[in-house]
Amino acid sequence: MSDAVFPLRSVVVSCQAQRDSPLYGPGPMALMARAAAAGGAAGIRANGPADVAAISAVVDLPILGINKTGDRDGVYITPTFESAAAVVRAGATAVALDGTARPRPDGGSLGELVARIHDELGVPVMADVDSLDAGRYARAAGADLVGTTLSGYTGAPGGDGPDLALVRTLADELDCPIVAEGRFWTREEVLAGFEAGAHTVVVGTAITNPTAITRRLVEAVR
Ligand SMILES: CC(=O)N[C@H](C=O)[C@@H](O)[C@H](O)[C@H](O)COP(=O)(O)O
Repeated sequence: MSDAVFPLRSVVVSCQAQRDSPLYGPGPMALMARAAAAGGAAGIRANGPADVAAISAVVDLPILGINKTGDRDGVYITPTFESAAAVVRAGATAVALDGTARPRPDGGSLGELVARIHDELGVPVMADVDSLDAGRYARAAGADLVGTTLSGYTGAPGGDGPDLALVRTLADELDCPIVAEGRFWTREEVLAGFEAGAHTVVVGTAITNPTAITRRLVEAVR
């Protein structure tokens, strides 16, 4: 199953809110997704069956579903087959999951999980990785797309901006579409992501998290 999911040089908007956000919940996330669609987003990344269902009811775009569960120190992005099935049943047209070699909560292998998603759910899989080694591992495990989502979140914190070096090395080495994701804030960074070889750039916080946007500006003038 080799499916790019999104057009070449497309921008996908991640519509996610944490429990402590006033925007937490399917209603606000569906509005965010509609706003992103109106602005030309090529797709939506969304978390959990409730948000995915609400978004798929109002937006006619591919939805990259994730299902964050469990301990943030370990594998938490769509860690199991059941978590993937729940977002596909809710309307996700592709699934993103932790594609690193870290131990999975159910003890299963990434290859088995990707194969089951392909065979039983019939959707493409994006592997969220943190390094070139993890990208190689995830591609060998059958991932259709590989993204830089976890760079800076599994060990030493990432800097302020995106990991363009990882985008470049993944694009040079892997024979699948590369998704540049994580800490993209500006037009220049998005363009640099495509110049580094990204097929798609996913932008979340800079578009859909007004608290973080406000904090960034307020802290800049302190
Ligand atoms: C590390 C992790 O759990 N990342 C999550 C993955 O879905 C989201 O919290 C991010 O918002 C998303 O990747 C988009 O990135 P940014 O919000 O930086 O544009």
